[in-house]
Amino acid sequence: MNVIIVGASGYSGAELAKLVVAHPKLTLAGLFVSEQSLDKGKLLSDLYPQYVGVIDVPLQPLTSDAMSYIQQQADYVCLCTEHKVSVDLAPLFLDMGKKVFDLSGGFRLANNQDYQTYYGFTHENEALLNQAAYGLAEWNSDAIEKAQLVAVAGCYPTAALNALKPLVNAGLVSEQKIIINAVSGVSGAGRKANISTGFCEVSLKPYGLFNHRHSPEIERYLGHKVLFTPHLGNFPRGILETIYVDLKPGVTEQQVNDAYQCLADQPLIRLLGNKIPSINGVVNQAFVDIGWQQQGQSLIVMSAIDNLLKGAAGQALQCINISMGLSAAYTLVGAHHE
Ligand SMILES: NC(=O)C1=CN([C@@H]2O[C@H](COP(=O)(O)OP(=O)(O)OC[C@H]3O[C@@H](n4cnc5c(N)ncnc54)[C@H](OP(=O)(O)O)[C@@H]3O)[C@@H](O)[C@H]2O)C=CC1
Ligand SMILES: CC(=O)N[C@@H](CCC(=O)OP(=O)(O)O)C(=O)O
Repeated sequence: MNVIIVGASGYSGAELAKLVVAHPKLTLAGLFVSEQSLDKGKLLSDLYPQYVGVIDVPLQPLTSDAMSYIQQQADYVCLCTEHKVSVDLAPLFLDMGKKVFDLSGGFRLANNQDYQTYYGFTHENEALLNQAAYGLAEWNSDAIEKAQLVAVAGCYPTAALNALKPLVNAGLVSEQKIIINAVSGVSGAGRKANISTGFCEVSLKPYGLFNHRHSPEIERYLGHKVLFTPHLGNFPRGILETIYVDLKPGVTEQQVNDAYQCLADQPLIRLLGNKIPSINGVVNQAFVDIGWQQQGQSLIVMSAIDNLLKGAAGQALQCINISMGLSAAYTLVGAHHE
């Protein structure tokens, strides 16, 4: 299958390019940036020296000629672009009959009202929201396989949903809101220059209180209310979430352990039991590490991912694998992606 990547100079796009190049059943058919990009014409390896000799592929401007090329050559189009850009571009590629994997949040929520509230823009392609499959690979593979448009799950939601869906689905959680405290490294904010996310400016601090766009995304796909607070940390990559769950009265440790067994056969999910996951355990890996400890009705669940792999490019590749009828973890399990 021929894959093209739009937004390829960004952190998630570059990571995805590397995964595609390493995949024996995929061909990297082109890397694209905006028409006015300062990086157009450069090689990906000019921007990321670790790719010299590996991905010496030019970043092409997304002109009308480029669109014709994509129409002729691509099977899969991956959008590693900002939300509104994805909302505008996805229908163009869908109309060409391409299968689209969108890494942005542009197609994850239910309706225009949610986009106005949480994303601050009017969704111009609301009809597509019903057609998009949510790309949470371990939980939605049937829909992902059939869909023309896959809305690859968000980074914080990926860590939260894999940690919480087993418990909520098993009916073990009380009506109380689940509290999610999450810390992300600065690559989560993307490559574009921004003073507040510049590495020397960042200090560990919370943001997006009560109104981060991942709150409705987590609630939608979990079916439970949450109080989600992200924090920006002064490290390059990785997400760690510490999650406080009020269990229903009488729920035992055995019941909690049993609930997690639904994920036991998933190659990219590592159930650590009462051990504590860490960022170091998942950086440059496509795993989700999940640990938990219980005291009475209180359960603390900890979930760690690499935001650029399981939280973005790795999960996009899982969705591509599913679309091709391959094992979702093909080329990802056990591989170190530095
Ligand atoms: N970083 C992360 O951890 C995660 C990111 N995501 C999502 O993935 C998407 C990309 O994120 P990230 O890689 O961090 O972003 P970056 O800011 O690092 O990269 C954005 C890319 O989009 C390109 N671009 C911008 N405007 C256009 C346009 N109009 N047409 C084509 N290309 C364009 C940029 O190049 P140029 O401006 O030079 O054209 C650049 O290549 C976002 O929606 C983000 O929310 C999802 C999960 C995790
Ligand atoms: C640290 C940081 O800024 N993180 C980003 C989330 C990462 C991301 O790009 O979000 P999606 O997964 O929804 O695409 C944020 O809070 O906006």
